[in-house]
Amino acid sequence: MSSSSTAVLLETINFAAEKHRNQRRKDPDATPYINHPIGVARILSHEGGITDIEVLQAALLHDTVEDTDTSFEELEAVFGPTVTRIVQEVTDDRTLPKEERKRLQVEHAPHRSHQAKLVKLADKLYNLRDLNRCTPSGWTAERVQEYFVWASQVVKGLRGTNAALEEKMQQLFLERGVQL
Ligand SMILES: Nc1nc2c(ncn2[C@@H]2O[C@H](COP(=O)(O)OP(=O)(O)O)[C@@H](OP(=O)(O)OP(=O)(O)O)[C@H]2O)c(=O)[nH]1
Ligand SMILES: [Mn+2]
Repeated sequence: MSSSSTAVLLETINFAAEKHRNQRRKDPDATPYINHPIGVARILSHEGGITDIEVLQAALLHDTVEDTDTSFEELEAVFGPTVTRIVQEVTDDRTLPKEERKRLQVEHAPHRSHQAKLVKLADKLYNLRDLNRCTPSGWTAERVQEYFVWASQVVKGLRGTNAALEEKMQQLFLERGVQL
């Protein structure tokens, strides 16, 4: 890695950490939320072999607009159009009802860019592993299983994006008895 890409990644991690500073995961330990975007970027780099820095940046930033006060204009000014476009592609419209948002993820997944599909895939892989690690506060076993089934429908639309990540995902679905 060149020293400039190191600096760019540190800048991006710092931006995401500041934006998510007051947010916690839903696990009983209330883990800092930033563990999730860092983990998603790490899956792409370490397990998916991804070196495209804009994909890694988008992974670090992928929940900033959906879950914090960050705007796309702000991302564009700091990180430029490509990173912003990838984040936009993986951002749910929070004004829509939850069922509609979930349905749209399944519908849109096959039409996303390759870069956005990579981020989506790693996001789902992280969240499924997190569900195996522990159940979010207030979630029943049925809700966990429903998340696996829904995630499998999204992942179907991401086929052919990254063999290593898809293989790991497939194993998790098999363990849950979910058909991909
Ligand atoms: N497994 C798990 N998920 C947690 C936890 N804490 C927060 N989350 C987040 O919750 C989301 C999944 O929960 P849902 O109830 O399905 O969705 P919602 O937050 O949009 O209402 C994921 O959002 P996302 O990353 O935007 O992905 P997506 O599921 O919306 O695609 C995930 O990152 C946790 O402790 N475990
Ligand atoms: Mn996420």
